[in-house]
Amino acid sequence: MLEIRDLRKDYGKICALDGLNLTLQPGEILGLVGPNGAGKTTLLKILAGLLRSESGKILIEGKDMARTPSKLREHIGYVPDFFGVYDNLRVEEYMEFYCNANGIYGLLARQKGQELLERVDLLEKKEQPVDSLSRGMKQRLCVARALVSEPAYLVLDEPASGMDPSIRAELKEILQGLSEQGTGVLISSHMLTDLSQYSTSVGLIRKGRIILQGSLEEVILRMSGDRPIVMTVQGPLERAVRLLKEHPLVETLSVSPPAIMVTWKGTVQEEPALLRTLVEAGVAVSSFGREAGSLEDVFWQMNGKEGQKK
Ligand SMILES: Nc1ncnc2c1ncn2[C@@H]1O[C@H](COP(=O)(O)OP(=O)(O)OP(=O)(O)O)[C@@H](O)[C@H]1O
Repeated sequence: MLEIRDLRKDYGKICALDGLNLTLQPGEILGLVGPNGAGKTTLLKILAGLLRSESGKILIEGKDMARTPSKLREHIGYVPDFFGVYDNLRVEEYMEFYCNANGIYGLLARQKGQELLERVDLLEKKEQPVDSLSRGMKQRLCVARALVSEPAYLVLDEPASGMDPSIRAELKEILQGLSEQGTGVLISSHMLTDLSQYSTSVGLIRKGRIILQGSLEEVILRMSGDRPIVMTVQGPLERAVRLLKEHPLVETLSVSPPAIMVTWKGTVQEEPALLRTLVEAGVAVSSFGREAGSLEDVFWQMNGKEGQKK
């Protein structure tokens, strides 16, 4: 397990990470979601051994590696948001270069490079100059490069931004394949619909702290606490509307037959009592529940008044 405890990073007077805590299990795909400036890139760069934190622990299988970036790099592969320019290298040379940088040379480097290219479906491009690859292919090459050290964990910074849907679907497949092989994946992305499709869990980051981490369903449920309750009622709505208006925990009410929507002052645990009140009064309720939320809703909810839904 990768466990981050109380991680802090300052850039001069700017506090980028403010005691951040996070865990990543083998095989988990954890989507990191937060507004601009929340600290995502800073966190990922620290995990990649490219930046040093002020304080805090990065435990990998129980051993703290926060102060040894070279150790972090052995265990954590990094796919940055920016792909450099490599004018003169062919794809297989590029992989060999990274193998060499990881202490793998000669025939072994060639074999390793080809094996990884195959894994990201790029073997047939091995003779091509890196710069002739499409953006999606470059990204896959970047993933292959990050896997040279066979890291137990992979962190990716905004890998899908600017990519077309077919390339994003390829990324999803690659990440799911890695997850099946036990690699823990931490991915920062603003592509929330994509993230919802392949993340096994979500971490919400705001002002340098993880404010909530859990399964997608848990996070949506927790953040959707004040989403309206929507119910549909068979037959005349008058009695239901009257009962709801009289209920002390119902805040507002709107009607769009056969649906009634209420905002609720009570807790989630108190909701069944509302349903019981209606049913016991003879109202034929055919559905009752919170309006379904999405990761995008969670994002706007998290940003509160700082963000305005368009
Ligand atoms: N090199 C730097 N020097 C000074 N401040 C920095 C530096 N890099 C980041 N910051 C600041 O640290 C905070 C966190 O930035 P970071 O880039 O980690 O956020 P982010 O969540 O990745 O944002 P985005 O979604 O826009 O990429 C921000 O306030 C940012 O302005």
